Amino acid sequence: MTTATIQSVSGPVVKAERHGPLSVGEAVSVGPMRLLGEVVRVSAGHCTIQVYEETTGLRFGDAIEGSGLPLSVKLGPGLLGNIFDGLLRPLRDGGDAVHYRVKPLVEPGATVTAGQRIAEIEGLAKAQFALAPQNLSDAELIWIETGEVTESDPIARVKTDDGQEREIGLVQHWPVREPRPVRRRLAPNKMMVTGQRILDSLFPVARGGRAAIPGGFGTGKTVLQETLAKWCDADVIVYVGCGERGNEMAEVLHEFPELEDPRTGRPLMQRTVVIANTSNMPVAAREASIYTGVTVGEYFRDMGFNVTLMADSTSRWAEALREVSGRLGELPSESGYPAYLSSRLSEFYERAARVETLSGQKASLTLIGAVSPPAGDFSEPVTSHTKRYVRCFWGLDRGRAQARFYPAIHPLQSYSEDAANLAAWWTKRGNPNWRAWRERLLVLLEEQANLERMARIVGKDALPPGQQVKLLCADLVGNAFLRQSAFSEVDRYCSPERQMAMLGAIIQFFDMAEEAVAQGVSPDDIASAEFYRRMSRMSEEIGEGELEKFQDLLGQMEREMAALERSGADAV
Ligand SMILES: Nc1ncnc2c1ncn2[C@@H]1O[C@H](COP(=O)(O)OP(=O)(O)OP(=O)(O)O)[C@@H](O)[C@H]1O
Repeated sequence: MTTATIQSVSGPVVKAERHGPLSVGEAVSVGPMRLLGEVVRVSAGHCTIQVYEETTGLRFGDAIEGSGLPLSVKLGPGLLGNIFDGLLRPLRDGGDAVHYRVKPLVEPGATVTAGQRIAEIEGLAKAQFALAPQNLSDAELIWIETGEVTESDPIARVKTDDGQEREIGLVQHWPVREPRPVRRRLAPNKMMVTGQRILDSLFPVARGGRAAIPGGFGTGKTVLQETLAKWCDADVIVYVGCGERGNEMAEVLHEFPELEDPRTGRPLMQRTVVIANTSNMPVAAREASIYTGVTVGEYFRDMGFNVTLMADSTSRWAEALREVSGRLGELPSESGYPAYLSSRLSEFYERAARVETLSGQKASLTLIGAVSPPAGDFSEPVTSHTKRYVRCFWGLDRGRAQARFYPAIHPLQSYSEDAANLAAWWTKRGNPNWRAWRERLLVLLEEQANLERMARIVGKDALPPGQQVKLLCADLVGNAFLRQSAFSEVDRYCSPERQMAMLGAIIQFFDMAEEAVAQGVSPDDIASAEFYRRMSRMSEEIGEGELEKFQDLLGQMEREMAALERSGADAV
């Protein structure tokens, strides 16, 4: 039934005369091509719609039909391993209908409730679960499939309280802008291990946490996100590419399917869903894509998985928001972005959480958004508003990137509010000193900035030995610990145990070096000792599975330091 007729079209924005009821947020089909749109404004006799597909060819007077439902996406077992557009329509031909093998987890006669895992879907690269619909209250299971089904077949039938029978399928439709319900939120006190030392040891993110990676052009956002996708200990990765340029997105689409999951040796795509939007795809679909991504993330979280979503980049998403807002004739706010930029960012980041699912599992959705501020200026609106909603801020620094110091995360421009909750996690993992060691490193790095400034003015040799040794310690932290190449066979992943051993060695070095300098040893002599050279290279020379070599290194340090102290004393 025609609910409205087109009066004007401007890019993705369609204004129409309304003949029937339409509500804001309702999905509509527009014109003879039945393009997908969403109502964004309703007034007496009129409505405004943003269209998610190319609007070329729409004409004055074309019909618009309301659906009565909010903009939703189809969630099902075919998501993992595939590539979709911003509205979750497959970008690759799915081929013939896939058959899934279903193994029931409940028996006829049992009571089934909303969100419950009722069957395991077997035969996929990664086992998944069929969930009871979210709007089902206690119902009796009458029948459940035990063989093979396609996405369109029912897998179970239930009898609800009012005696009605209802079929449950493999597929669910869910409105993208609405968070999926959970039983309760849990404290974010488990760390998401990334294998990147500067993150796990200095600026850790909790499972269910929110992090931003702001960085100017070429500072390493994409490499860092790819490294995280490969190495973080998530069960499922959702990658939302709001591509800057078509060819960059094409690279991602080409590269991602070829990446290997280093733990299993299988293609990384088997645990990944890619949602892609290039700048030449309709701008409104880009705006919707991050909500689509979060909805997919929540769907896998509800199955009981730990999910990590990466959005690259939220700046391009904000530009889409700005473009659509401009066409809607809204009053622009900072830098032309609409006044609701901030609330939209919060709607996105607020959906990160560690939860107990309706089915009773502990699961999480962690959100990591890259931001590409123009000219690397972190005070621009997208970065500054993002900062209000994330708990971890991993600021990439152009100077570090130019010096090829990777990852180019600047320790003085970054922070983690999750760190306070994660000391207990590190203690359980065998490092009760983590909090104290971390603080010591951060204080040292802060001091380093001041001392370097002073050294530039008066010359390094004019600094007192106590300050020179601090600079030596800070250099060691930079070269041996913070620097970590994503392309090094030995060092691209650093387990928490190896991080702990390295940090322990560094802290021991601090203590011994300070003591030695107090005894009259010159910092230059420490810097030229053989053990110091070995320490500076320990990240490359001591790999995973060789942790006993740290003992050997510490032994050498003790011997050489003692010798330096003795020769210092002899000289006196
Ligand atoms: N962790 C890393 N280890 C080693 N090299 C790195 C690392 N991060 C970045 N690089 C180097 O820096 C280059 C640029 O990185 P990348 O493409 O990720 O930057 P970007 O910020 O995504 O750029 P753009 O703004 O164009 O999207 C890479 O090709 C790589 O050579």
